[in-house]
Amino acid sequence: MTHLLCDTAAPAFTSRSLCLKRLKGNNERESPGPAPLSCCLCGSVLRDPVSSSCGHWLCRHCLSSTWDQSSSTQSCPQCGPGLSLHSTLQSSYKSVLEQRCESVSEGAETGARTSLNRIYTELYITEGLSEEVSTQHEERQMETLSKKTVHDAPIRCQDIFKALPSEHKAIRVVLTCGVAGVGKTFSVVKFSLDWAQGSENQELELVVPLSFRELNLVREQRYSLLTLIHVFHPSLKELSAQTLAHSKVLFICDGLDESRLSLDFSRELISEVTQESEVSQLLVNLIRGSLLPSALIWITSRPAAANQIPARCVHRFTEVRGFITDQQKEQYFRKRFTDSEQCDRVLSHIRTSRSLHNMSQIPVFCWITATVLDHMVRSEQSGPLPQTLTDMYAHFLLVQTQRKRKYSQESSGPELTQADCELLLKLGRLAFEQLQRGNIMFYQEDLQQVGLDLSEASVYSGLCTEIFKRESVIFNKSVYCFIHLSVQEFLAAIYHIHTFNCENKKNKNILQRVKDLFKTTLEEILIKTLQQSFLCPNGRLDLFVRFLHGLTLESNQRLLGALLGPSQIDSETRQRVINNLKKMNTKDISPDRSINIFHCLTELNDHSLHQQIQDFLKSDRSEKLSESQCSALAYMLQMSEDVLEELDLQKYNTSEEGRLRLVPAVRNCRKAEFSGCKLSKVHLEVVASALKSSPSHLRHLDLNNNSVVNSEMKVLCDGLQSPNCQLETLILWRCSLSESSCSSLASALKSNPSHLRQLSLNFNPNLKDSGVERLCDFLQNLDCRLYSLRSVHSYCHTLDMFHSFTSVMNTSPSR
Ligand SMILES: Nc1ncnc2c1ncn2[C@@H]1O[C@H](COP(=O)(O)OP(=O)(O)OP(=O)(O)O)[C@@H](O)[C@H]1O
Repeated sequence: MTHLLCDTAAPAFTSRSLCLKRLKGNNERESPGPAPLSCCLCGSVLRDPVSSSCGHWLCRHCLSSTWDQSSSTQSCPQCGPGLSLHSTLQSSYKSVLEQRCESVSEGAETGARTSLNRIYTELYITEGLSEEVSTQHEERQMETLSKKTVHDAPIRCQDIFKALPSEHKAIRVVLTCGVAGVGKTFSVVKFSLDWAQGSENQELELVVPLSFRELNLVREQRYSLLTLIHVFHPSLKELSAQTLAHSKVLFICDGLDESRLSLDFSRELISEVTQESEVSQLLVNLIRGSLLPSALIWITSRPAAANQIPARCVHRFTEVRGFITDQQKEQYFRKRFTDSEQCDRVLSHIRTSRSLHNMSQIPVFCWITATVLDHMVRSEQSGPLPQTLTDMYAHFLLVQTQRKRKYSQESSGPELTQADCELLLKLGRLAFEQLQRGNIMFYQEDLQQVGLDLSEASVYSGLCTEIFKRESVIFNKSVYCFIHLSVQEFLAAIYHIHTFNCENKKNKNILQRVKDLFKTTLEEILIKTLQQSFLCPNGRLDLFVRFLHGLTLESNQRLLGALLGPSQIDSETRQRVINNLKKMNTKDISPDRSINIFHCLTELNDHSLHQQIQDFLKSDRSEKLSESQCSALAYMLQMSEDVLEELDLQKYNTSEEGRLRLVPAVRNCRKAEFSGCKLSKVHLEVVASALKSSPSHLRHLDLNNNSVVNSEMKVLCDGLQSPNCQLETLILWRCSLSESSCSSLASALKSNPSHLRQLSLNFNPNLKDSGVERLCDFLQNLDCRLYSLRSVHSYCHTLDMFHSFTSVMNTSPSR
């Protein structure tokens, strides 16, 4: 406990907490924003303005005239001497917070709560954001992240505001990203619990968790920051404005991705904790530091929503990567299984299945796996343990159904009853329809639309549960979601297959819709849906499509037969589906999407491609590869622990299309030779993502003889200007570069000047003087390390340009 927590009134400002700041000058932290026009003391136009940590603006003269020069500590003249957080208030608040955080529901299960400290497993949190988390579907991110060699030093969640030894900056706002179910909420709860129990971060006087899910419900209301805290934390109702203004407070805003608030950073300035405004404005002002400039702010978000916070307001970006190391995964399962032999069996099973091992980086998936495998090993079920994702999720559904029966004390065997099926299909319809619209959060109205009554949903606790449960009267509107996007995708796939299988029996309207959308055989539905998924740029339907394929497997049809309806697929058709997948045309489709074909085959238990590629990699690699083999190879190279020295597409004996399917392997190689491969914008997007990823391995990129005109160049530049980019050699011979693409190139290089050593621009006759001029700008940059710039002099049209170029080349110290 710090000295500020004594019972006696302490001065409002100590020299530590005094935040006396001129409007200009102090660049250590965010400015509290422009000052209001008048001084809060004399009421006249502000002269030589200064602000206090409580947010008041005064003329410097007014401030100094009110201060007692003999005192070493000073208070804000407007607030008067404040009170530090009273120890009784703090300790009662801590015990309320401790109670709230010490036990957690896993997944989103209601009822069964577990001690957080018992199950909490250290997560891998790193500084910075990798490219994957910002652009790809979460399921693919898991795979990419899972193979990353662990270079970046992890940060404990408790140290999220502590600068690293090499950093000399104050960290006021932290933005932590991570895919769904990776442990963001668990991290903030653990942080709060450790603080409340007095074991970590005791220099903070107050930790105030505010989830966006809750804030959504009051987004129409006007509050002051102080009343907002009172509303969400009634045990702090004694907290006064002065105390709040003078305490060291941390606000934790969890789940920005769920926010329905519009965070507008260009609007009004609020500087006082008692000033009323919209909730979104209170947050904006807290984040930009106008309101309570000394408060710390921790925001968590899924990647896609993180850009709502301007980067200039964030002092540290971090990423929760889940359980990256085998040790973390093992630790998680050891905590879950008390019987060490059972645990060994489970761990060795996960290691042997590629899909399960990749997915087990995500804690929520570990929970699903542990739930299923625990149930299976305990009940000594005969038969193999689930191998594929579809298999695992099918068992998960059955386990949860049995649990539901236990809660509702229904008695019946392990099979699905008609009532179970009806409920699950309603959930499936909700999942399917909302997935098509890209929604992951649902309200009562959405549930009613599919005929789901609320008691059903809450009884079905493991699958779809009332996730918003607070006793306060203002929180009477509930929000629902599936415990993980993958569960929504799985139920959506079940519903889709069911609709097809049962088309002759019921629901003619849906049948009609399905018929309109797709042709009538399941085989064709699978092709159509796969093609539809190719068009989603972030792979939103990838996992859904994988599950669709997996559900056609006989073993899964058997498990979920009651739900899926009479199977319309026999082994002959299944073989045709496999063949269709192998010869699927993916022209103009991102090669990342094509890789999903390979995953669909895995879900169908067809490992032939995998085997063929294993053999190919062991051979002299001269064998001709089909296009689907190329996708499989790209995937395997990308996931390999070893970074490939060289990826030369021309060295592979395959078609033009096959070569393009290999492009994703660029994410895991040092030297990429893409000469004359007809790369299009979608392929350059993959190359750019390789340059942006963390860590980025690519050092040499040869794009000779590909058309890199304006829009393609923009995509490439996006990668070149990433702080993660480490490219040393860039070859752009015969790339049809225009003056404007050269400008984009020069400004991208200028914004990130220190990595490139060699740039070859031969045979781009359209560059002309203005292109050269832009390059000169880059060359003059002090951090530019380029020592070889091929052929640029030949593009100078005027003698003047030639002279300026040669003089820049001669004077630059690096050449
Ligand atoms: N550190 C951890 N130790 C043990 N289990 C964990 C940990 N982190 C997460 N889990 C498991 O994963 C589940 C999901 O975690 P959490 O809710 O924190 O994810 P999230 O990143 O906030 O997801 P979302 O973006 O969907 O809100 C938890 O309910 C728990 O079962």
